[in-house]
Amino acid sequence: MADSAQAQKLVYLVTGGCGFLGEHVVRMLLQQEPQLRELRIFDLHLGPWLEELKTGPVQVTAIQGDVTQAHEVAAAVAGAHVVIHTAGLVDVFGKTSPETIHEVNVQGTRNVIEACVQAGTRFLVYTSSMEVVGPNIKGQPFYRGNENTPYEAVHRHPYPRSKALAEQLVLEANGRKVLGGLPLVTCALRPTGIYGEGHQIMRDFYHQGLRLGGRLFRAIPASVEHGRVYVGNVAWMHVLVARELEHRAALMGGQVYFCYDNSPYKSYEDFNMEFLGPCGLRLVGTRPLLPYWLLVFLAALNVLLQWLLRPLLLYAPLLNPYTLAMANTTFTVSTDKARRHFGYEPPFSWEESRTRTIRWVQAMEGSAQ
Ligand SMILES: NC(=O)c1ccc[n+]([C@@H]2O[C@H](COP(=O)([O-])OP(=O)(O)OC[C@H]3O[C@@H](n4cnc5c(N)ncnc54)[C@H](O)[C@@H]3O)[C@@H](O)[C@H]2O)c1
Ligand SMILES: CC(C)CCC[C@@H](C)[C@H]1CC[C@H]2[C@@H]3[C@H](O)C=C4C[C@@H](O)CC[C@]4(C)[C@H]3CC[C@]12C
Repeated sequence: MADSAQAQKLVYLVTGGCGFLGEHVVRMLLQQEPQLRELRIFDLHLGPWLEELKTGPVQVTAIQGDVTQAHEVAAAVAGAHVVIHTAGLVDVFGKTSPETIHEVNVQGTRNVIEACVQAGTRFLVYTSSMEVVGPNIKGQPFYRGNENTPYEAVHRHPYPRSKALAEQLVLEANGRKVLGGLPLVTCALRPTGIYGEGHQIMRDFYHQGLRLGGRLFRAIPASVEHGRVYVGNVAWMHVLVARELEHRAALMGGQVYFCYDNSPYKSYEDFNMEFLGPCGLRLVGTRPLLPYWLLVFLAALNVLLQWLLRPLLLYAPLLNPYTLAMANTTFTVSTDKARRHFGYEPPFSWEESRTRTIRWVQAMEGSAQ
C-alpha cells in the first residue's frame, strides 16, 4: 500500500473507534498513515471528541452503528480498503448476558468478515486478546511465552470464549475470495492487559483508593506476573499491521501476534502502583492481607449476590472467581514475532508510557495530589 500513486487514496474503517483502544487507533492513524483519504469510525456510541478531528486533511466519517446488525456493518464497509475491527464487549464482571457477549463479539465479527467479502475489502485486522490463550480454567501459569508456546487453552467464561471463537473466524477467513476475486488477508492481534490514557479499570482503582483514604490493600502475591502493554503501542501495532498486510500477505495472512512492549513484568497491583503511587496512593502490605481461601469465598459470595440482586439492581464488583483467577495466575509474554514479521518496534518507551499514564491519572477529577 506504499505506492506513491496511492498517496491519500485509502479508506479505513475502525469499528469500536470510540472505545479505549479504538480512540488511540483512530488518533494514531490520523497522525501516522499518510495514505489515508477517509477514516470511518463505527461505534455504538460516538464520542464528542470526534468533532475536533473533522477539521484536518483526512475526511473523518463518524458512523453510529451496531456490529450485530449486518446491514449497518455492510454499509460502513462498502468502499473501505482496510478494516480494523476493535469493537467488542469487554465484560468479565457479569454486567452483560453471555448471549449478548456472544452476539457482539462473535456474530459481530462474522458480520464484519461477510461485509468485507461482499464489498471486496481485502484487509482485515482483528483485535483479539491474550485471553484467547489464557489463563485457563486450571490456573496454569504462562510464563513469558510466545505465540508458539504450548498451553492448554480451555475457556468457560463467556468473554474469552467469545474472543477465541471470533479469532478463529477471522483466521479461517484468511484467503477467502472477496468481490472481484482477490483473497482476503486477515490477521489477529492479541494484547495483554492494556493500560494508558482512558483505561476505565485504572480509573476505578484510583477512585477506590481515594475513597479508602489514599490506600489500596494488596490482594494478590507480588510474585504473580501479569502481562501489560501500553495503549499507544497497541494502537501503533494495529496501524503497522494494517499497512503491511498487503506487502507481506503470504507471511502475515492468517497469523496471530501478541501485542507487547517494554513494560515491566509485575503483578497486576504492583504494576498499577507505577501510576497510582506517584498520584498519591499507597499499596498496603508486602503480602496479601487476606488469605487466598477468603478471597475465593468472597468471590463466590459476589456471584451469589449478583444473582440474588439481579431483579433489583446490577451488582458487578471487580472481584469474582474469574477476575480473581486472572489476577492470580501468571500470564506474561515474551516474543519478537511482530518485529520479525513486520518490523514492529514499540514507539513509546516504558518511561514515556508511564509518564503519559501518570499525567492522565493526575488530570482526573478528585486527584489526591
Ligand atoms: N482493554 C484491554 O485490556 C484489552 C485487552 C485485550 C484485548 N482487548 C480487546 O480490544 C478491543 C477494544 O477493547 P477496549 O478495552 O478498548 O474496550 P472498550 O469497551 O473501551 O471499547 C469497545 C468499543 O466497542 C464499542 N462497541 C461495543 N459493542 C458494540 C456494538 N454492538 N457495535 C458497535 N460498537 C460496539 C463500544 O461502544 C466501545 O466504544 C476489544 O475487542 C477487546 O476485546 C482489550
Ligand atoms: C483480585 C482483585 C482485587 C483484583 C482484580 C483485578 C481484575 C479486575 C483485573 C486483573 C486482570 C485484568 C484483566 C487482564 O488485564 C486482561 C484482560 C484482557 C482483555 O481482553 C480484557 C480486560 C482484561 C480481562 C482485564 C480485566 C480486569 C482484570 C480481570
